[in-house]
Amino acid sequence: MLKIERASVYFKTDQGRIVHALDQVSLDIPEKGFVVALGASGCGKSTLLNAIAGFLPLSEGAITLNGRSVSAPGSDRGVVFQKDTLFPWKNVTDNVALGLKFAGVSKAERTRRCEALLDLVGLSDFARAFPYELSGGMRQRVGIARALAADPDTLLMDEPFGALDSMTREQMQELLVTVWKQTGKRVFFITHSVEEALFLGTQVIVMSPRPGRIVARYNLDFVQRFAETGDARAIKTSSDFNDLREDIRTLLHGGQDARSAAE
Ligand SMILES: Nc1ncnc2c1ncn2[C@@H]1O[C@H](COP(=O)(O)OP(=O)(O)OP(=O)(O)O)[C@@H](O)[C@H]1O
Repeated sequence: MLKIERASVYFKTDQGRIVHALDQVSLDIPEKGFVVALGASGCGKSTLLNAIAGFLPLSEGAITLNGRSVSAPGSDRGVVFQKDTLFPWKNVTDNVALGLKFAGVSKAERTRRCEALLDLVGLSDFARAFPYELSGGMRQRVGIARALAADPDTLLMDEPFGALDSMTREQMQELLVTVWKQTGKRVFFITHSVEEALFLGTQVIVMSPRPGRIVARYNLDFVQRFAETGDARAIKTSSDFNDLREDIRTLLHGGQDARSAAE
């Protein structure tokens, strides 16, 4: 279990002002769970993800992964950002394998794992290509493969498809469901798209404007339905999907009244 217990974060700005970014957030993400966070810009989503990644300390509260306290980055958590962070001078295989090389994994094992991961993300034919030769979607596929290279327990994804065109974005969502199903990873995913959240999440959390707290939680089975049927269009045009999308849009745009009603 990934357990976040009453997590709060206060930042001190360069001018000495205190910014209360995250307020008493509690969340359990079970094994194979796929939790998606939605909320207005600045509500603390990335702060929460960065705390889970071990990039920044909590001011209050605790995060544990399978009983161990999270206080620094570790190979049990793989991270994918909106902007790809690939090394332009390294080819796809070397980008995916870099962390493994630092970890002392043998060349033969690195090659074996890279081949399997590139197959998983549909990039087997691009193993020797350089990042400049790839589209935005392909670069994010490399990012996903790289995040999976050390076989982490949990994938942390901060708006990974936010910069992609809508058709590529839908393809990437479907690819991610396949990756998630095949690897059984736990996922924490941030997006601004209500549709993306509903399609991917086994649980969607909605956060309030700063200080960020969770104001609504929805347990969903759209992603399971997609995994079983492969028919994304049928799911995204279904009445229960559309009704929920409108409810959440109202919650996000409806101000304090709607948020209170959801609690
Ligand atoms: N290092 C920092 N120092 C001071 N304030 C910070 C720092 N990092 C984040 N903040 C502030 O904390 C709040 C939450 O930021 P965060 O990036 O977590 O929001 P977000 O929900 O991910 O936003 P977006 O959707 O725009 O990416 C914001 O008001 C931001 O300005």
